[in-house]
Amino acid sequence: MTVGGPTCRAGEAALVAVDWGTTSCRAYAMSASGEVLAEVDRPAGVGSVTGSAAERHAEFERVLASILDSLGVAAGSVPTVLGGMIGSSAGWLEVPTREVPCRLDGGRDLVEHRTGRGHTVYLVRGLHQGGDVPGLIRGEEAQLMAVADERDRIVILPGSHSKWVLLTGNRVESFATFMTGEVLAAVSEHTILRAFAARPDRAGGSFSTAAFARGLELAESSRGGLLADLFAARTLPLAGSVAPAETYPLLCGIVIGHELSGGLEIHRRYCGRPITIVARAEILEEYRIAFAAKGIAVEAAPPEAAALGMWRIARSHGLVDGRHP
Ligand SMILES: O=C(O)C(=O)C[C@@H](O)[C@H](O)CO
Repeated sequence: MTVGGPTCRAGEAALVAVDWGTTSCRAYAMSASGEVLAEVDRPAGVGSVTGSAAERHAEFERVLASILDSLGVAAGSVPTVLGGMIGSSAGWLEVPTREVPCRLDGGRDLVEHRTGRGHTVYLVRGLHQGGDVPGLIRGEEAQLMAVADERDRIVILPGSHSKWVLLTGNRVESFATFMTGEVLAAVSEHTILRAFAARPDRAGGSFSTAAFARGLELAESSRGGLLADLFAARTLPLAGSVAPAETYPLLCGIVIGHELSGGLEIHRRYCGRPITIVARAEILEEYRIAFAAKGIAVEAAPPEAAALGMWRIARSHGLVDGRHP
């Protein structure tokens, strides 16, 4: 796939795929053969939209219209597929989920919805897992569509709610969720730890891998669990043994280290399977370092997995070959 600029040429797009999660909204204009022609990234996750149901629906309509405009696609001119938390009770329309174990074949994965402005959009159905404590996936199922092949493996999808998914070929056997991203954001912005652990500017290259590795070590040798280890992000900078600018990476190491310990424990029977990480470059690098510290090599998923997965789902519904109403 090739990635173009923010806008595509009129008539070029065959599909718009929107990965609309809790914290962000990434939209892709795609060709009939699955190339990304243009993309936009907005901090307009469903978590940032508040108000009554009617107000939120109006806001989702407005954001979608503005995204289509930025992509250079006329509303309603090509099928628009929306995946992620937009299809949850916190989003635009709660669509029913499919139960795991299930195959990732793209069939029966879309729910059609007529917007207030009279356009048809297609919401991707997530997955659920039964049991005493149920599991939910919304958005990651599309990324899984992009990575699944005949190999059995564990797929890790870091994010607000990191998913560890056990795949047998293209069948989802089970999964676990870790609230890594949300916990990291919450403790670094809303607790006493924020004094030192303000999120640094990644683009400025200020992420200390040494401090990250120290956080991983704390998690690895943990005696009191995550709640006890988090307090190190207060005392180590106070004691001067970690610079304030290193506190956020230290915290990342602690939280991701605990995610790895938990995930490897839950999937311990399958730990010989290849592990694939679906993440943007800088997050992928953190997980690579964290796994390397445990002597485990990981593979990277293709970039733009969400777009590719939604394109595959749309194709299996006949939406990219002219059957759009
Ligand atoms: O459907 C819900 O309510 C979820 O919370 C699912 C969520 O964990 C996504 O899979 C990733 O954010």
